[in-house]
Amino acid sequence: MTTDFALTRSYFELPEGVAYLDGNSLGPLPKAVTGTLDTTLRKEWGRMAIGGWNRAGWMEMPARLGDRIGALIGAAPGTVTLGDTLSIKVYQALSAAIQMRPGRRKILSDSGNFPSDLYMAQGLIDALDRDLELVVVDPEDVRDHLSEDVAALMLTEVDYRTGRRHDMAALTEAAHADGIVTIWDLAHSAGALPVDVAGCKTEFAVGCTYKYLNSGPGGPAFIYARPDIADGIRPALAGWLGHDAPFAFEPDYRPAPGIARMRVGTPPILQMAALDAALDVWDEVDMDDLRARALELGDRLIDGVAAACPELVLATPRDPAHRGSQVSFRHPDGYAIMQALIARGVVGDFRAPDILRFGITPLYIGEGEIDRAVEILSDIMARKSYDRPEFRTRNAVT
Ligand SMILES: Cc1ncc(COP(=O)(O)O)c(C=O)c1O
Ligand SMILES: Nc1c(O)cccc1C(=O)C[C@H](N)C(=O)O
Repeated sequence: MTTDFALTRSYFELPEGVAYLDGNSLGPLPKAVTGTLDTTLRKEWGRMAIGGWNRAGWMEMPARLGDRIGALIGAAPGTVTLGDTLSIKVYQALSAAIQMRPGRRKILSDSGNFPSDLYMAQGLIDALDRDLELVVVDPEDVRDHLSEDVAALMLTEVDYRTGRRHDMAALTEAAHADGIVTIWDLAHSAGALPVDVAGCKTEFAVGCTYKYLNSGPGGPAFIYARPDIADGIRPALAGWLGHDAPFAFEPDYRPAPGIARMRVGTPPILQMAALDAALDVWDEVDMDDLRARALELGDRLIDGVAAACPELVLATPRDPAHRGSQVSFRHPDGYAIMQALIARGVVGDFRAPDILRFGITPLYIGEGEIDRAVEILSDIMARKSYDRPEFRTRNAVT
């Protein structure tokens, strides 16, 4: 299949007059979502009310959509489920992983991981009566810290700030050689680049759907467990919908077979309906085409900024093999520069302390957006027009 990116772009409702380079934080609205939500609201919730759980297939949505996401990350049908937020899914995977290695004392992660993942590990350790320590090392040093002391290696494949990409297959293999259980956070990978969770044999993978998969703010997270270990997992969050027979209302917990035990409570049906519609675009996308196009557009941004704004320092690896689908630059006035850009219709975002981030999402952006970003950025830098009090006032959500 050859992907028609002009066609995929026509499927999105993009903010008027804006170059939207923030799909790595929140994907834009796929046009199909509006109609699907209208159907879910009026025809399902409105007409069926409680009957929707049976008649509209609401209860099966986590498994059905899990299979659709599985197809995008190299996971077999029946190995992915959906629900909750990514932070919760990290907690579940990590707790299951350390239970698999009872004698080991360390959880290994890196300083490029998203803070919530590290906080979840800290919270889990505090909650357990077990001698466990979270060890956070520089991303380049992860491999050197693998040892038989480590129970779990928990990493995010693509660094949310710099866009640096770990070699997921090689690190997983190296970790397994020491008997370490691996957990990969694919928040910045799923829908951004080819992923092969089954091929790399990781025990767990988790991710969110509101970035490159465009499910909308608060869309459900996903979790994958390797099928040969799934039936041995003792869920830390033993919710009723992860029970083998939820409607038997038994007093004691018995986990459902396989990945279904990682469900917790009631699925967010409206968000899942939005995700269902958002996923349709992938039927027409070849992930290798997407990756090639994203790298091409990323190079265009990197080269354009290098030529026009040399004071912005590239934070993303130049080598395509070592980067995800975003391009980041450093500047001490990064926050103000990003606000000035946004004011002129180029939407990226800022991550403390000094990172300007731009998401490269070929489903709906092309050369036009990249060139516009470079042109406006170079004008802002040349005139120092970011140096105004209104651009230095911090928003609550940045
Ligand atoms: C890599 C990564 N992990 C975890 C999270 C937290 O996700 P959530 O807010 O859905 O719990 C995010 C984004 O917020 C993220 O980028
Ligand atoms: N989940 C977010 C939210 O609820 C509000 C604002 C931003 C986000 C994000 O997704 C942040 C994102 N994980 C990041 O890479 O920085």
